[in-house]
Amino acid sequence: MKNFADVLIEEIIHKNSVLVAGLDPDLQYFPDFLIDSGEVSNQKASEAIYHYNRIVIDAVAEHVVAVKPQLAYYEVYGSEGIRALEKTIAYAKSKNLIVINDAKRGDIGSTSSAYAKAFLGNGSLAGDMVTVNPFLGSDGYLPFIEEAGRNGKGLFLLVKTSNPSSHEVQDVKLENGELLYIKMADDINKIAQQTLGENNYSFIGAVVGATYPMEAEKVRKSLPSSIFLVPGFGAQGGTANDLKPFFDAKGLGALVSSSRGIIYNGSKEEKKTEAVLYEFIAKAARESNDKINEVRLSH
Ligand SMILES: O=C(O)c1cc(=O)[nH]c(=O)n1[C@@H]1O[C@H](COP(=O)(O)O)[C@@H](O)[C@H]1O
Repeated sequence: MKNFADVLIEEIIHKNSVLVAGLDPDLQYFPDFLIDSGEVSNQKASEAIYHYNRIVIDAVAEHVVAVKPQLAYYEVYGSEGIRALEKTIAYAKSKNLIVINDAKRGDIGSTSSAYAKAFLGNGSLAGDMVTVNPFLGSDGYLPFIEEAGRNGKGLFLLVKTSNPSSHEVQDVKLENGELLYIKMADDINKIAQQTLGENNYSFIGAVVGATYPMEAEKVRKSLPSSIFLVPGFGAQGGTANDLKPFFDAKGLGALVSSSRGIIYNGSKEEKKTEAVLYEFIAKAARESNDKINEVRLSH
C-alpha cells in the first residue's frame, strides 16, 4: 500500500496546486437564491449546504488538491447536517479530490480508536485525512496513526495553530527551556521518521498556522518529514509572502488551506445566480493557487 504522503505529493504535482478549499458552510453568507432569510429548518439548511458545497467543489476542482470540511458547521444542524457532510464527502471523492475532515479529535486511547475508525475507516464519514488534537498525549493520537497506516490514509496533528491565543498553551516554556509546541513536534517526529514514503515524507502531518511563519521555521527543523497543513491564509491575515518558510526546496511539504477567502469571495448581493456564484469561487481559487505557486516555486 502506498504511503499517503506519496499519494498527496503525486496529486500536488499533477494538479500544480497545494491549495485546500475549506468547506465551512455558514448560512449567513449564502445567496438568497439558495436559502430564504429568516427561520430555517435543519432539513432546509442541510439541502442548502449540500447544494452550496456542490457548486464550490465544481468551481474549485481543477485549482485545489483537496477539500476540508470543518465538522462544526455540519454538526450545528444535527443529523441533517451530518447527512449533508456525508453527501459532500461522497461528491468530493467522485471528483477525485482528497478529503481532509477537519474534526480536531483526540481522546483517551479507546475512544480515539473509535474516532479513527469513523474518520479514517470505510464508513460514510471517512475521508482521506483527519485533523487530530495531540494535546491529550500519545495514547490519544497513536490510534489515529495506526488506523491511517493500516488503511493507506493520513492525518495532521495540531502543533502551532493559527489563532491569536495559541501562544497561551502552545508556547508555554517547559522546565528545560523548550517551548511546548517544539516538544510536541519533536515527539511526533520520532514516529514520523519510522513512516516515511518514497519522497521522504510521512503520512503523519502537522498543522502550523500561516499566521506564524517564524514559528514554522522552528517546527520545520523539528519535523523535517511531515507535510504541514497551513490554515490562516486569507481571512485570518496570512498572505502568500508569509508562506515561503513552510515549503521545501522543491516547493513541496505543505498544503495551504483557505475557507472564507475562497468560498465567500465577493458580496452576497452580487451572487444572483448559480453561474455567478460559481465564477466568484473559481476566480478566488485560481488566483489563490497562482499566488501560492509563485511563492512556493520561486528560488
Ligand atoms: O485544522 C484546521 O484546519 C485549522 C487549524 C488552525 O490552526 N486554524 C484554523 O483556522 N483551522 C481551520 O481552518 C479554517 C480557517 O478558515 P478561514 O479563516 O475562513 O480560511 C477553519 O475551518 C478553522 O477551523
